[in-house]
Amino acid sequence: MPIVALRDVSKTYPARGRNEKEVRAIQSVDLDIEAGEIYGIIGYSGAGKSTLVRLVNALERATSGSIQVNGTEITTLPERELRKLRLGIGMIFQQFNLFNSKTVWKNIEYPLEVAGVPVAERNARISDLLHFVGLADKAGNYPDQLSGGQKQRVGIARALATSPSILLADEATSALDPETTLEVLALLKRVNEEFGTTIIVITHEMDVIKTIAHKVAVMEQGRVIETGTVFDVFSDPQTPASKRFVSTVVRAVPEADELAVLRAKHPGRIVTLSFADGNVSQAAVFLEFGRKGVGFELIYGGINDVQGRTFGHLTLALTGEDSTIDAALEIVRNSVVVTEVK
Ligand SMILES: Nc1ncnc2c1ncn2[C@@H]1O[C@H](COP(=O)(O)OP(=O)(O)OP(=O)(O)O)[C@@H](O)[C@H]1O
Repeated sequence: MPIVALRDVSKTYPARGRNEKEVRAIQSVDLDIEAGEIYGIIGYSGAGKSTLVRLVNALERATSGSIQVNGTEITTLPERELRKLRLGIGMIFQQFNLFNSKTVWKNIEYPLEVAGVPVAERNARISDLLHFVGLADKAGNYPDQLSGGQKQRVGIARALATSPSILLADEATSALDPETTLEVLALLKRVNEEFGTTIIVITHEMDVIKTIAHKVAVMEQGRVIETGTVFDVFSDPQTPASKRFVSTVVRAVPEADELAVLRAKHPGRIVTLSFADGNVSQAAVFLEFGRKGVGFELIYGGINDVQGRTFGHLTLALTGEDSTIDAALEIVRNSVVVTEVK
């Protein structure tokens, strides 16, 4: 059973003023997130990502549809029960949302205090968490004395204090530089692996999805337009929006304008070879061209590694007799997908 299941969920915000329209922030969304997954939700600004996570921890009420968290239907729960539910869901934010007037220790202690955890147990837990996030020496510091990456580590420790089964990360690395982003993502991966925490990662950056997510949902204008494993969506995106996101991290097939430039520069026939899942050796393909005496030049593309599995698209300019090229392509077609660009 999924740990989070949305069925036909919609959320409409009422019009803010007389001349404004209501906002249909989420429209008929179905989504299943399994326990133990790192699930990425990607979309441009305004796609509805934040609203979606706020529905999952019931900070917003759905306008219609069903939302089950840990097997409980939360759309009909009274506020008192929702408070209990939220203890089982941790959250981290882009701007960290730490208490600046409290030390690192006190920040992490806060949710434990609210949950009524006895002092001795609290102290042990905070100490463990500080070690886990690598900030044991910063317990007495204030947030202002920390770097962005360290602040987010405190945010993660605080979110984990009550041992939630779900961690929501809303643009948690968007304020960090690339190196610090990788460190924080590595920490989230450890949280997932060591505690089995289900992590829902909201982002507009495909790199974040590529680095840690197992599965991804692509959102556009309040709808989930594509879901799948990260490998499947990266290697074969189905919708224009997914293709645009994927193209930010994967050099794939040249667009029409790029093709015109390539054509002007390179004589010969232009073909794109698509490799999937590392089951084909590029060397074998090139050897075949060599054997047949077909000239080839690599003019676009690359091979990508997504979480240890490879795929890619290589665009080549081929020169030689048409019949020789056709014969070589016939053999190559047995192992890779060949698309001739007309
Ligand atoms: N409290 C609110 N009242 C009215 N409209 C809202 C409210 N919160 C969000 N919206 C609107 O709902 C839509 C979805 O917003 P949401 O913040 O969920 O998108 P997002 O994908 O998270 O974008 P961003 O990354 O910019 O936050 C937007 O059009 C936004 O203006």
